[in-house]
Amino acid sequence: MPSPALSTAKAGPRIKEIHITPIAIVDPPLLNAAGLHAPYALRTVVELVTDDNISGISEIPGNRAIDEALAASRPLLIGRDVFQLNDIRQVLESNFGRETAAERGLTPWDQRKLVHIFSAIEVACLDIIGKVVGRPVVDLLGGRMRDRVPFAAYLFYKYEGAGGELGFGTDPEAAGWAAARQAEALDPAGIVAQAKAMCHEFGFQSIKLKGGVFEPQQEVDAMFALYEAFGPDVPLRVDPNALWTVETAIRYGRMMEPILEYLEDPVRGQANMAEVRRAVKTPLATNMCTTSFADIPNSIVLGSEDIILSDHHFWGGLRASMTLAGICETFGRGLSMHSNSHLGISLAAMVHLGAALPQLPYALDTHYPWQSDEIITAGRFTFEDGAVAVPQEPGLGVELDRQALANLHECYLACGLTKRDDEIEMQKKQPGWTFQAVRW
Ligand SMILES: O=C([O-])C(=O)C[C@H](O)[C@@H](O)C(=O)[O-]
Ligand SMILES: [Mg+2]
Repeated sequence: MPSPALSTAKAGPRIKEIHITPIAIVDPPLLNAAGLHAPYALRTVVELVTDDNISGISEIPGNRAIDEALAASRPLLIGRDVFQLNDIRQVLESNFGRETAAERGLTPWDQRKLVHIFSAIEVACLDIIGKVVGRPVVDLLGGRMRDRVPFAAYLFYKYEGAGGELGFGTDPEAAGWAAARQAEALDPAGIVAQAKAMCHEFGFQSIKLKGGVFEPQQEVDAMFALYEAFGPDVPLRVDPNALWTVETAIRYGRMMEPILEYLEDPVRGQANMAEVRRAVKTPLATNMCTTSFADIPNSIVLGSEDIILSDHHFWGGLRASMTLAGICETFGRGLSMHSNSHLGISLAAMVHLGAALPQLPYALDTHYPWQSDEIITAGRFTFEDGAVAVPQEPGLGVELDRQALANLHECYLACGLTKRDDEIEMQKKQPGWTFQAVRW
């Protein structure tokens, strides 16, 4: 039941049903510091239905333990007014308790439960609120600062193939980006070819390489090859996901000073990041060392990064990300956005947030070009000159494709995965390979 309370002029719609649907989406064999992407990436689609039958949706990274915790919080949420997001947050927080950095884990992605749960519920509630008041989510975040949100080309070293071993895999007839998406890319030439195909298809004007796969010189060579191919007007970033030592990061960071827009998570931990930041002129960005509000005071004291890469799935929702934007502005930090393999519900939420942020100096990360599935009725989002137009319709502006949801849920049941584990996947290619928190 709702906490007794606080009188409101008019009670909003109340949550009547919560549907939690795990899905598996085709994901290519992308390499990263933690190993290799499995043939399917897991996502969970959440739908809230109100007592007056308004539906609101959201999408979060898939993980059975998080889904179970979300299901267990149903009794706390049923009956609550979707407008009372502060109350909902407090109820969830007192149920789960605050989560620590240790619970986040050492992987590039966040393993905490509450941040995901709050994100799932908040975004779906905002979708409903938007429909009730007839305004897009961006207007609930303070209003649009731009009509189009720019994204960056997100390159990966990868093995050949498109993923999806259950039958949706590689298409030998593919051309253009569809072909490049399934091509092997294990050296600088492969990375440049991938970048050209992706930028040609989507019009991206900034480029990020996911590093932490090969020894640093090889990845630095790839960055110089990209610089050579695209010239000085295309901002470049590389992200070794904290696998480098401070010494390595200073050495290679200095080498790349003339060509990088920013260097993302070269080392692990705020103190190490601060040391590198003092020695290298290029701005440092992070989605690994400052990952929660509890990390902010130390970030400011130490000076661990220039740019925080928020992610509404990991920071507890869109409004929390707006709060983070205010903190960043106060303390002179830039703010941009991190991503993971995702579909259009997450992309819509990212676009609304990106449109509402007061400053947007950097093109945002997205994995979207790597995916081929979709669960929204309008089909896949289009990019023009690397940017996505902000949906104008009330709420998120996307509707659930129920048939696609059912198919992708079937795929989840058939693929047997219950959480992301890139190390196990890598061991299938390289027996004995183990994840190391710091490698070079
Ligand atoms: O910027 C990042 O750290 C990421 O995008 C993390 C992701 O998990 C990425 O490494 C991936 O998809 O393999
Ligand atoms: Mg990163």
